[in-house]
Amino acid sequence: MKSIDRIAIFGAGAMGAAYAGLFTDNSDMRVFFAARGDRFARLDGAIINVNGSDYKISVVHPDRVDRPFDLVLVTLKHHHLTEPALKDINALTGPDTLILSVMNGLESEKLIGHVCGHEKIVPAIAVGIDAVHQNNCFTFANPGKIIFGNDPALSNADDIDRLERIKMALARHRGINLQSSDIDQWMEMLNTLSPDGKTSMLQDMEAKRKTEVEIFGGAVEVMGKEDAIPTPVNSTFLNLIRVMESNQ
Ligand SMILES: NC(=O)C1=CN([C@@H]2O[C@H](COP(=O)(O)OP(=O)(O)OC[C@H]3O[C@@H](n4cnc5c(N)ncnc54)[C@H](OP(=O)(O)O)[C@@H]3O)[C@@H](O)[C@H]2O)C=CC1
Ligand SMILES: CC(C)(CO)C(=O)C(=O)O
Repeated sequence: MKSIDRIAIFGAGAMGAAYAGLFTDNSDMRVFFAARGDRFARLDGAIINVNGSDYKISVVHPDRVDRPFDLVLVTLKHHHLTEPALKDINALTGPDTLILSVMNGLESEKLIGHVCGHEKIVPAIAVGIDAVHQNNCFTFANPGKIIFGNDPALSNADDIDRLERIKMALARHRGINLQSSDIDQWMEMLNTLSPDGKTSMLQDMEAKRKTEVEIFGGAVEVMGKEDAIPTPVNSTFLNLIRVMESNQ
C-alpha cells in the first residue's frame, strides 16, 4: 500500500481541528485544510489553537490541487455534504487516495463514495472524542478512537446491484442484536467524555446552527415507522429538538 504522506482535512471545525493537531503532533504527515471562498480566506495563514497549542495549518483550494492527497479526512456536518462540497472533496483525490469520514450518521460514506468512488472509502466511525469549537479555539479532553469497519456490500457493484446490496446491508444492520452490554459499553464511553465538554449538537444549538438531528433521531423515526416498531422516547426528544431549532 502507498504510504500516507499528505492528508487533506475537509471541514476545519471541532473534529477537523482536533485531528489536524493530533496528526501534526504525532506523525510526519503534511496536514492541510481544504476550503474555498470565504472559508479559504479565513483559514489561509490563520493560527488555530488546539488544547492550548498554536498551529498554522496550510490550506488548499480545491481548484488548485497540484497532486492528489494520500488521505482525505471528511469532518463536515451532514447538511454540509452538498453537491458542490462533494465535488470539492473529489477534487482532492486521485486513484490511490483513501477517504475517511468520521462524520456521524449512516449516510456520509454512501454520498461521498457515490461521487468519489466507493473503492476509496475506508468505513469508520469516531467514538469517545469530545471536540469543542469556539472561534479559533478548539479543545478536546479525550481523543477517543476511530473504529474501522468494512462493508463489502458497498464496493465493486454496479448501481442497481449496489442499491440492492445497500438494502441488504440495511436489513442486516437492523438485524443486529444489540445487547444490554452494548448499552453499558456506550454509557461507559459517555462517562469518559469531559464534564466540561459539549456534544456537537449542543454546540450547534448554542450557536443557533442547524443540527444533525434528522440523521440521528429522524432516521430512527423513519426506520421505526417502516418496521412498525414504536419509538416514543426517540420521537419525544426529536420533536423537542425540532421545536427548539424552529424557534431559533
Ligand atoms: N464534535 C465531536 O466531538 C464529535 C463530532 N462527530 C461528528 O463529526 C462531524 C463533524 O462535527 P464537528 O467537527 O463537531 O462539526 P463543526 O460544525 O464544528 O465543523 C464542521 C466544519 O465544516 C465546515 N464546512 C462546512 N461546509 C464546508 C465546505 N463546503 N467546505 C469546507 N468546509 C466546510 C464548517 O465551516 P464553517 O464553520 O465555516 O461553516 C465547520 O468548520 C459531525 O458529523 C459530528 O456528528 C463525531 C464524534 C464526536
Ligand atoms: C457521542 C458524542 C457525544 C461524542 O463522541 C458525539 O458524537 C457528538 O458530540 O456528536
